[in-house]
Amino acid sequence: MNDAPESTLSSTEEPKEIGDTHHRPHLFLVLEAHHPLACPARFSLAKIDELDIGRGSARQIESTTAPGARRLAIRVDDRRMSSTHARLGKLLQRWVLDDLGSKNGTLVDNVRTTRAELEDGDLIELGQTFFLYREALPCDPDDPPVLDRTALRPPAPGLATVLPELHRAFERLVPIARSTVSVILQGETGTGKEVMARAFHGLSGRTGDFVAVNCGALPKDLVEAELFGHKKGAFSGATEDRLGLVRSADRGTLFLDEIGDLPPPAQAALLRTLQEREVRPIGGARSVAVDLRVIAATHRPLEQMVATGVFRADLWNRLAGHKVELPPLRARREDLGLLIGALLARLPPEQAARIQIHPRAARAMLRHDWPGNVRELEKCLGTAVVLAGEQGHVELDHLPPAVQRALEGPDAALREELERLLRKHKGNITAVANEMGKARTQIQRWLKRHGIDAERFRR
Ligand SMILES: Nc1ncnc2c1ncn2[C@@H]1O[C@H](COP(=O)(O)OP(=O)(O)OP(=O)(O)O)[C@@H](O)[C@H]1O
Repeated sequence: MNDAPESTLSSTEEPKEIGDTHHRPHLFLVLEAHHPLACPARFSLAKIDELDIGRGSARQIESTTAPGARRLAIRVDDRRMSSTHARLGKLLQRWVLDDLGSKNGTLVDNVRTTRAELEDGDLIELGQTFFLYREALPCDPDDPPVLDRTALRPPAPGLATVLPELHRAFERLVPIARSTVSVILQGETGTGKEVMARAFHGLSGRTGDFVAVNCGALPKDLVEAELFGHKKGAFSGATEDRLGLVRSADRGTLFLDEIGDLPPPAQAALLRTLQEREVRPIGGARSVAVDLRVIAATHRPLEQMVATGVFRADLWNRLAGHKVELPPLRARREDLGLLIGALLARLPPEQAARIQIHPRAARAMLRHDWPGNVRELEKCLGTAVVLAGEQGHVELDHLPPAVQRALEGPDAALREELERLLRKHKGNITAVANEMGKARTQIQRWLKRHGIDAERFRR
């Protein structure tokens, strides 16, 4: 196996203490649905006692420090938010959210609530503004306690994130991009592997072109001719000399997407090219020198393909100088508003500025799992913006049915399950907890959040 350095950019791993990495509670301002171009923000809850959220004339973050009352106040320009809308406070090591008598109410995970003990991953909705609570987010003591628009500096376009660990992983890619180390990008389809490869090329300072090749889409019997070029008359149909994709990327970057689809003869030829730093076109008498930087990508388990002999181990070792794994979108929900903003910013500025997302549509988008990742989000938004027309108001029914269904989500299922078990056990919470394999206090929290009164099942 290859012992190359590896970056795992996923943020979903179980919390654990590694070196000086710590895990801290955080609140993310993910999306202002009425103003989706507004930048997201991140707040560490580690060194504060209370956090107030309310309406202001513009985004404002204020911290005040008094013994026992280190307080953060967040103002958001959201007309559906009350001026003092909600407060987060600590109760016995847990963060509790209180609605402060707001006009439009507070929703936690799609359930209206006046008080909720927060759970990791809770989606909090105040007015048209969406927050996400993370109980133990991996972070570094040097991370700024508040990350707002001014502090969000991606090392390259497409490498922006509000997640501290992912941000550090993106920053670590800069020296790799500037070196000659080969890179392999792994991640589900649509996670942004090509976007990252382009970012690498942009950072590399290489003067040649960025050439992207989808190895799976090359015509089977022409793979080598397409990659390495050919001389006129080398085979029937070769009516002229062809440079080939490898030489087109000379002094630039060759991005080999779906590298796992490369047939064995082409794998052998590519290995030769990488070892010798030269290409021999099909039918050619001489090899030609190339200055090549290869970035390969795959969404298939390439290591497994190497183990089973489907992919050459020696080529894998050449390609996998530095491995990067891009997390799926469902594992970086905190970045959803940032990505929505980035995708909308591709529209003409006047059109982008008009876009507003109805809270129900935003809620569905924030709860959906996005199996097609950023590509699915991009398509979803693209269609929604067209359906929203001139006015630019994206409604729930402008979204694909799969996204709309996210509103039915696990909460409805949990509620049904709780009610079924309460009926079965005649309102006995301990029995429900035992059957679900959860603590009694957890069941009580769920009942409270869903407004279910166990008493009514006891009669
Ligand atoms: N960080 C990002 N910001 C804006 N758009 C992005 C970002 N990441 C991905 N996208 C968009 O999502 C789409 C899919 O990205 P990309 O093609 O890079 O994914 P991929 O992982 O290479 O997919 P596949 O494995 O299917 O080839 C592209 O249209 C791209 O513009």
